[in-house]
Amino acid sequence: MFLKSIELQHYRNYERVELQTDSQVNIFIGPNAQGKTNLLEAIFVLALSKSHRTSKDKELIGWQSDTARIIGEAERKYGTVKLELAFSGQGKKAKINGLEQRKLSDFVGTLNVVMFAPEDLEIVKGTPGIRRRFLDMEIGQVQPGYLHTLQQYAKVLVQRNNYLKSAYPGGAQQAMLDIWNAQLVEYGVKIIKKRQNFIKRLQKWAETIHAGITAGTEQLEVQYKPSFEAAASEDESVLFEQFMIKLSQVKEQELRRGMTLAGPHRDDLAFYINGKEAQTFGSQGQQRTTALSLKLAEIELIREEIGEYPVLLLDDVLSELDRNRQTQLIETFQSKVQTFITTTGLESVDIAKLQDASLYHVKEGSVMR
Ligand SMILES: Nc1ncnc2c1ncn2[C@@H]1O[C@H](COP(=O)(O)OP(=O)(O)OP(=O)(O)O)[C@@H](O)[C@H]1O
Repeated sequence: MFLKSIELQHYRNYERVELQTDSQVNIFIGPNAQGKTNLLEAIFVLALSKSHRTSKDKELIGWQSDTARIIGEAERKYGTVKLELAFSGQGKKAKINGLEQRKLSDFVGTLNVVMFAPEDLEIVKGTPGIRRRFLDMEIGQVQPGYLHTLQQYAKVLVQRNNYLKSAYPGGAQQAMLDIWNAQLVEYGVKIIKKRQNFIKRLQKWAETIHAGITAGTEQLEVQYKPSFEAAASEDESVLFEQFMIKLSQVKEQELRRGMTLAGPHRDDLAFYINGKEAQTFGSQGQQRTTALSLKLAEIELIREEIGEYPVLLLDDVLSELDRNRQTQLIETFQSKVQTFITTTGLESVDIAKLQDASLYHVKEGSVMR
């Protein structure tokens, strides 16, 4: 997949800009706060219809305007597609080849991207909630049905928590608890199963990619840490039983605290480099490389799913990697994945290793190739 051009109208600090992005590697260079990230963000928004930085679409509209527009041409295996996304006070409108899409979900996924930004370091360093969000977003991108199951689980969880709170201190009726448990376990098992499968596939690619970036010096292992001992069995009834047993074990505690203490909403992930946990023992560079390997593994998972490589967006990350890691990264992907990179300077980038690259200077909302 290839993004051939992008046009922005009243998008953040861009009044109007039109770029031909026909190179395999496209580098946006400029000082801080000029609009480099805004450009990558616009490409991300064109793919997913929402920003990675904000949930408020209004922030994407230029301060002097009340409508913003992103237009792009994507080359897919089956032909060229024109994508258009407009934001206004009334919401957003999406068009594919000039035809307005009634459902945004029909638009999302026409262009596929993987973004790696400095804040992704939190996947390794941050709280379990951040890792669950990473997991859910990644699985959701390749299996749309997953997000629906998550929503159903979240709904049951709220209702079950309300019941646990109201039952205290009078004690809960077992019959009522049984009803909530059955629903929680039904959706919970589906989520755990999907997460187990996804992590298995993610592990395979992340390990290979991480070994590549570190020239074989580091072995990365991704481990699923469910909130109870969940068997990696093909048979869902085993998981079902284990979840039920766990709920009966924590019942008194749940009633005391008025909340559900077991289930996928308390899952976590752990990363090991050469057998040592990366969150605790990894250096900043190792943690960053781990997060990067996970994101790059997603590239391969998307390709497995849709038969084409997505576009890669690297926001301000090259300077954070040492030369060797940078070179390995570029050599691994530049021939097969179209990449957009932002940087404040080229000193840290090994230009000699780049093939078919274009440089764009970004200054105060204007771009010069
Ligand atoms: N809705 C908006 N309308 C106009 N300008 C905006 C809007 N939102 C953000 N900006 C401006 O965009 C600029 C930030 O751009 P961006 O985040 O792309 O910077 P950058 O070039 O990536 O910088 P850095 O190297 O620091 O990451 C800021 O000057 C900010 O004031």
